[in-house]
Amino acid sequence: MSLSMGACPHAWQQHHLHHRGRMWAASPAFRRQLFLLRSLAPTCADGGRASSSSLRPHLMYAAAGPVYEADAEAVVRRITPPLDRARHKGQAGKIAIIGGCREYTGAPYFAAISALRVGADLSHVFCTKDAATVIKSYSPELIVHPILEESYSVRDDERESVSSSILAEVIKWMERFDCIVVGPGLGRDSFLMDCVGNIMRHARQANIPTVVDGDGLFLITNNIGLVEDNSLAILTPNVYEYKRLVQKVLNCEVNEENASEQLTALCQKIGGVTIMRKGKADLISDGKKVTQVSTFGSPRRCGGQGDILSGSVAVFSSWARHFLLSNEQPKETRKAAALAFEKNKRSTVTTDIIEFLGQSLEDICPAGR
Ligand SMILES: NC(=O)C1=CN([C@@H]2O[C@H](COP(=O)(O)OP(=O)(O)OC[C@H]3O[C@@H](n4cnc5c(N)ncnc54)[C@H](OP(=O)(O)O)[C@@H]3O)[C@@H](O)[C@H]2O)[C@@H](O)CC1
Ligand SMILES: Nc1ncnc2c1ncn2[C@@H]1O[C@H](COP(=O)(O)OP(=O)(O)OP(=O)(O)O)[C@@H](O)[C@H]1O
Ligand SMILES: [Mg+2]
Repeated sequence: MSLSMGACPHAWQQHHLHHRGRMWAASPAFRRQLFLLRSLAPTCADGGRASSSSLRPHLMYAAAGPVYEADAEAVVRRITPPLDRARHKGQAGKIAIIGGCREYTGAPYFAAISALRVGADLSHVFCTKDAATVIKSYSPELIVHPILEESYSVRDDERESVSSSILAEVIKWMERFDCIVVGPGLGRDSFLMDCVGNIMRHARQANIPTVVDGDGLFLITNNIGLVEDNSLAILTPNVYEYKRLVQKVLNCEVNEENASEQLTALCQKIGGVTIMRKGKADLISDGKKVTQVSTFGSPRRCGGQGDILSGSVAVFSSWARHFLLSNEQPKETRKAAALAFEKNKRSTVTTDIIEFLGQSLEDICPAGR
């Protein structure tokens, strides 16, 4: 997602790694927020005008240039909208998750509730009818639309009309969303994939930023045109999803020796998109530069943490976009997985991490400010 900015955040230039900063840098919430650097850092790094004191080179790669670690906390603090009495519901973000099927109800829930816990005002889920009641029962906070269908529930002669009515239903809502997340718990049913492909095409026409995760990545890997040249698309692949993307798009295997160059090449080949490659170190690129987060958060790798990330990325990207458009003076967020692990150790699960999102946010940007 290419966002440009008139001036670099002043706080970046003032940054020094003090104790609080080090604690924050060790958290996975920090990793999530590093995505923002992709949004804000390119302009800062432009011509090296203001980036030198805020971004420190971590690794050097010949073809792709330096990979930077940066002060995500300052960026997040800057873009966070104020808790201002003059603001009304919806102004801090309206997010939609397209996902949730018979097998997976946890993933869309994690993504949607994380968006709310990070600070969005409204969080919707568009899922299959089977998944809807289950997701609603997890939380009354979510707005759940039971509109998607899988092949088993649609007769062959109904497919076209069902597909059209699904799209029509989503279109009614689409323009209201600041960002959509396609894929958490979506499943891979062929009819469902076709319908979601149509939804993605519509989102693109409507200029709605789109985070693609989980089975959404399976969909686009087999239909790369869905995100090709879309600068409002953010892909968040895990190790397997990245492997499949590289194989399909670059026609080769993942090369850890040249990870930065390969990521850059992948972004360039797809065109315009931002990719956040999750892993031991997260690598984020827009095809021009690469940012890295190598600090360690929680050692637990329980399923669902990527869903927290995709929901959070949706909120931060909409805040970043709004900030850049309105040039407001915002603030913001912090660690959750590290806190959850501190408390729950090996029994830490995704719900424990979500529980700590609020405290993490309060640490970086107190509500009373
Ligand atoms: N609580 C919930 O509802 C949750 C639901 N979720 C949802 O599940 C859906 C699928 O997402 P996903 O991440 O599990 O799928 P995918 O990346 O395919 O890996 C699955 C496994 O397959 C294997 N494997 C796959 N590819 C491989 C390869 N190339 N080479 C080798 N192995 C490979 C590998 O298994 P292993 O080999 O480690 O045994 C890997 O662990 C998606 O919608 C997501 O959102 C999650 O968010 C979690 C919480
Ligand atoms: N080896 C690792 N060390 C530290 N953090 C990691 C590691 N691998 C992934 N992470 C972090 O954990 C979070 C989830 O990444 P992961 O690769 O588990 O996603 P995922 O497989 O899509 O998760 P999900 O189960 O939700 O689908 C990300 O914030 C990522 O930065
Ligand atoms: Mg995932």
